[in-house]
Amino acid sequence: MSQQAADQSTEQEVLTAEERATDLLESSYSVVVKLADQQADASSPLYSAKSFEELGLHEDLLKGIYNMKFAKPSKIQERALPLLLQNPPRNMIAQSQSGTGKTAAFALTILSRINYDLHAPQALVLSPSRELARQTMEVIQEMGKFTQVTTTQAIKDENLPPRVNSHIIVGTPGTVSDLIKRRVIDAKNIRLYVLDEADNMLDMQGLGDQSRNLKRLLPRDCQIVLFSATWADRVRQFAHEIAPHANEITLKPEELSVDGIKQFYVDCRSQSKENKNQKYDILVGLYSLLTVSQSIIFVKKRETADEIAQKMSEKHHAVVSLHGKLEAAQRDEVIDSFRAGKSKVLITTNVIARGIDIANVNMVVNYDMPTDQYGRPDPETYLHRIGRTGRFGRTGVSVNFVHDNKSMQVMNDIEAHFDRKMVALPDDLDEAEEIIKKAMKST
Ligand SMILES: Nc1ncnc2c1ncn2[C@@H]1O[C@H](COP(=O)(O)OP(=O)(O)OP(=O)(O)O)[C@@H](O)[C@H]1O
Repeated sequence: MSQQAADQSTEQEVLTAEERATDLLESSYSVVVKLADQQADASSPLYSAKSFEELGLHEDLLKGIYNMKFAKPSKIQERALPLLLQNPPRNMIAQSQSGTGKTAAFALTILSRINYDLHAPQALVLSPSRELARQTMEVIQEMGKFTQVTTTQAIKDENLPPRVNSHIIVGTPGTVSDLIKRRVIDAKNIRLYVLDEADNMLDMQGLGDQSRNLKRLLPRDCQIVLFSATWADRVRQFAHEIAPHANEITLKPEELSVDGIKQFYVDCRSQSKENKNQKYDILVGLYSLLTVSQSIIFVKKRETADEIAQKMSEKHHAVVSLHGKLEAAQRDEVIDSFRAGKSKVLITTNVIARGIDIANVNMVVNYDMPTDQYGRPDPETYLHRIGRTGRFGRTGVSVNFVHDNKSMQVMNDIEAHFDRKMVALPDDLDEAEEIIKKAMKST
């Protein structure tokens, strides 16, 4: 796209600020109506035949759920909870689409199983990132608000007492292993071991060793609970090893895509060849869309995240970047300010591709297509990235940037893997913007 169009789009963002703020954002009323319709549709992952009362949850937990404005269970909650709460406890390997309520499924299991009179660690939840561990902790505390539950966050730089007596520990594998080995956490009463984003937690390229070694420190009869939206074949056997004789809830690849996420791509190859900053100029050209509500831009490398954030900030675009090289306190500040809506655009790497739940994110950009460490297409990471939008019945948009034949091939492979069409956006930025705006509003 030409420089002139990029400048023009900057002018546009001034002219349509009011327009953007009103007509594109779904009103809260329309979101609630749409959700009720979806929860009444038996084919929706948000549907359930039962009410929360019929799931046999303690009234203190029902109070917590209703206080969080949860009207009915989602499909994964309705199917997983009865199996997770049966006695004697059985292990679980569960799968459900992104944004369909897996956190509440394991949180309610934990809050139902702990002995509140025993002031000792009884449940351990591991997350692959600091950000997700902090988010999950907040969900558990909110859900257990009307109980006497006590919790401890086991992540880097947390000030912990010499001995932790909380009922529930939520943390990241390295920190938790260290605390158990140093006997700050006594594992002898732990009866629930939950791995969220479990495929990533068990993957040899991921945190596989730590998660599996940690299990050896726990009581043998501990109930193992594994949740994720994706379960690549190579990881499934690790799941069965760590969680023998488990109940299983699985989906086929073609069931994994969330209908509410409209998937597009921009073919940067077809733009004028002399401008080597095509991708960046198109990203800036889309800026007014990125700030309709909030958006997350995924890149491959930390340096790219910092570089784009720097360049866009120089143009007075409110953009923040987050990646693993930042100090813990900086990471917390960036994600908390983004979650509070103080910044509209977050540029990040795969460090928060999974689990992060921010309702106002209505657009995800794959500035770099996700590939594994060998450069091969990474459909699981793709699904988790775009799953940061279109959550629990909301509408979301994802836009892939294709800049050469390799990235086009990666995208085609991922499209075939999920059997879900990705729609080409026109080269003309104004037309592309209209199409995306329409998709953001579609039900
Ligand atoms: N029964 C429910 N009714 C209404 N909202 C719900 C319900 N269950 C969960 N939610 C909300 O839906 C959103 C998504 O839930 P959650 O983050 O648990 O999804 P997830 O399945 O873990 O997604 P991911 O695979 O991306 O981690 C959250 O904001 C949560 O508060």
